[in-house]
Amino acid sequence: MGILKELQNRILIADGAMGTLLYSFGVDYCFEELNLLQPDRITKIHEAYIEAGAEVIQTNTYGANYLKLARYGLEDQVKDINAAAIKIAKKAANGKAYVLGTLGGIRSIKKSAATIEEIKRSFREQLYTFLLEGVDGLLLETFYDLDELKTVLQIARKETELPIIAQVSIHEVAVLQDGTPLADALKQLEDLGADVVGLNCRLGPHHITKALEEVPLPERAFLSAYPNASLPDYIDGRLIYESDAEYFGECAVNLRNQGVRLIGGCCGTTPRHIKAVREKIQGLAPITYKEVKVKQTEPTVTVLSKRNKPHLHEIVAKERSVIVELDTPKTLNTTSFLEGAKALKEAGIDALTMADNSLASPRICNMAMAAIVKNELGIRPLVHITCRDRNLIGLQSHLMGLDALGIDQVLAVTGDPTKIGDFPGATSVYDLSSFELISLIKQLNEGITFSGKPLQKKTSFSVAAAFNPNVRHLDKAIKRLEKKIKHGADYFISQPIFDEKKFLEVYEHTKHLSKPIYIGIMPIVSSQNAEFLHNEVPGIKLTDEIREKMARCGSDREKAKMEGIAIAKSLIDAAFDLFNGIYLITPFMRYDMTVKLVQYIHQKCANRVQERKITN
Ligand SMILES: Cc1cc2nc3c(=O)[nH]c(=O)nc-3n(C[C@H](O)[C@H](O)[C@H](O)COP(=O)(O)OP(=O)(O)OC[C@H]3O[C@@H](n4cnc5c(N)ncnc54)[C@H](O)[C@@H]3O)c2cc1C
Ligand code: MET
Ligand SMILES: [Zn+2]
Repeated sequence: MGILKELQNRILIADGAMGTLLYSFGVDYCFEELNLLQPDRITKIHEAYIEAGAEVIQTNTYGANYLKLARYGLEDQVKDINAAAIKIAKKAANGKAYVLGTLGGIRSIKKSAATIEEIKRSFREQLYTFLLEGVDGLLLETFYDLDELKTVLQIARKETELPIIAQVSIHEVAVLQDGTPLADALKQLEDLGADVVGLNCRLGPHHITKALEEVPLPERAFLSAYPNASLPDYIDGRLIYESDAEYFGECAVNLRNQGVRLIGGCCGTTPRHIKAVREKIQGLAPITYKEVKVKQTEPTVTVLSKRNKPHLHEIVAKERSVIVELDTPKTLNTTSFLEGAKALKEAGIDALTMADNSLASPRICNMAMAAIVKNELGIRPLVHITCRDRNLIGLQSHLMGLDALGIDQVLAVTGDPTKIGDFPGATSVYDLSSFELISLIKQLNEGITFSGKPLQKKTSFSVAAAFNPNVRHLDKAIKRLEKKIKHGADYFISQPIFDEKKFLEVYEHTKHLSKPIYIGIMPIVSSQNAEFLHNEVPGIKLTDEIREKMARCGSDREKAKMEGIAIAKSLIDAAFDLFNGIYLITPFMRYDMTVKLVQYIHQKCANRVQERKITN
C-alpha cells in the first residue's frame, strides 16, 4: 500500500537501533562494513525487529557515505556497502515490513566538519545507490545541522517521489543547535517536501515527548520520533543506555498523544523496546487534533558588558600604545611576577599580556593571574587563549568566565604544539582553529553562544590574533591575517622581530590591512639566548652584528643585559614610525629589561612632542 497511505489511518511501528546494538555485541569497528563481511548478522537484527513488531525497518547504512567511510579507508566501497545493505534489509523484510534507506547527518556541532559541497557530493552518491536498488522510502536521520538537512532534503526531493522522512536531532528540548525552535524547523522541512518530519537520537523519550508538546500537527506531513532508550552514561569507556523496555513502551503512548504516527527507537533501543512499543500502541488510533503548548519564552534581555576604557584596538588605531608580555610563573611562587607587573604598571604600559601555557608548558592559569593583577594592582590584563588546551565546552566556559571577571582583552591563538613542551604526549584538543575561535568570541559579543543560544548579555571582547612575520613566505602569513580579519580579528600582535630591516618589509606587506598591529620586540639576555634564537627557533634569524655584540659580552650578565637593551632600543627606533603598537616580550621574567624599554618608548614620545612644539 505504501508507507504514506498507511500513515493516513494508523500508527506505524519502526525498528530500533542498529549501531548501538552491534556495539553492545562487541563490534567497535565500522558497523556498515558488516553488510559485506557478516551479512547474516545484520539479517538477524532486522528479523529480530520485525519479529518484535517493527513494520518499518531501516538499512544498516547510517554512516555509509563517502565522508564517514573514509575514516576506515572504505570510501571506495560506498556503492557496494549500500547495495548490500538494501539487499539484506529487503530479504529480511520479505514483504512483511517496509524498508527505509537510511542516510545519517554528517555535521555535529561544528559546521566546519564538512563543507556543504562535500556533503552534497557524499549524499548524492549514497542516494543514487538507494534509488538504483529500490527502497520503500528514505530516512534522513540524526541531523544536528538544519542547513545540512535542508540541503540534502532538497536534493532527495528533486530526485525521487519516494516517501522522505526527515529527522533532526536536538540537544535541548524543542530547540535546534542554531536556536531554531523545533516547530519552525519541522515546518521548514515540510515546506521543502518532506512527507514525514520528526526527530531522533540524542535525547530519551521524556525529552522528545516534551519537545513535541510545542509542535503542532503538520498540515500535510506526518510526525515521527525515534528517541534514544535514555540519556547515555559513560562506563568503562563505553556509552551505556538504560534499557527498561517496559518504560520505553509506555512512553510510546505519550508520543502517540503528541501526534506521532511513525514511532521507532534510536541509540540504546533493542527489539525488546520495539516489542514493548507494539504492545502499548496496538489498537490505538492516531490523534487528529492536539493542543499545542505555547512555550513560555523568557524575554531575551541582551545587555552590553560595562566598559570604562576604550579597547586596545581602539587605542592603537589612534595613538602610540605599549603592551608587555609577562608570563605567569611555572611554579606557585608569584612574588617576582607580581613585582614585575607592578614595575611595568608604573612604567606606564597599556596592558600586561599573559600567554596561555606558552611553549606548551603549564604555568599558573593566566585567567587567575589576570584577575589578580586587574583587581589587586589595577593593571589591564590581556589574556592569550589557545585552541590547544580546551575543547569547545572549555573554551566557551573560559570566555564566559573572563567576561564575568571583567577581562575583555584577549588574543586568540592556535597554541604551540605539545611536542615542544613539558608534556610531549599530552593531547592537543584543537576543536577549533584560531579562525573559528575568533569567530566564536565575536559571536559571544553578539550575545549568542557557539550553538546559537542567547546569553542574555553581549560580551565585549576586543580580539587580537597572532601574526608570525618570521616565515619564509610573508605573503602567505599576510593571507592568514586577511582571513583572521574576515573572522573578526580587531588587531594583531606579532612574534618578535630581531632585524631592523624587517620592520619596513613587514610594514610594506601589511599597510593595506584595515586592522592595526602591535609589532613584537624582545630583548636578548645573553649570547646563549641569541644563538638559541638564531639557530633553533624556526623563522628567527639574527644579524651577524647582533650575534657578535652579544658574544662580546661573554658571561658578564650585566653587560649582556645592557647590550640586549641597547639592541632592543635600536629595534624600537626602526619600528617607531611604522607601527603605533609596540609589544614587548619579557624574557625569563627579566622585567627590569622591559621596564627600561617602556620608559625608552615614553621618552621617545615625549621628545617627539617637544620637537613638534619647537618646529611649530
Ligand atoms: C603574539 C603571539 C602570542 C602567542 N601566544 C601563545 C600562547 O599564549 N600560548 C601558546 O601556546 N602559543 C602562543 N603563540 C604561538 C602560536 O600559537 C603558534 O606560533 C602557532 O603555531 C601560530 O599561532 P596562530 O594562532 O597564529 O596560528 P594560525 O595562524 O592559526 O596557524 C595555525 C597553523 O598554521 C601554520 N601556519 C601559520 N602561518 C603559516 C604560513 N604563513 N604558512 C604556512 N603555515 C602557517 C602554523 O604553523 C600553525 O600550525 C603565540 C604566538 C604569537 C605570535
Ligand atoms: C547515531 S543515531 C543512530 C543511527 C542508526 N539509526 C542506528 O541505529 O545505527
Ligand atoms: Zn541515535
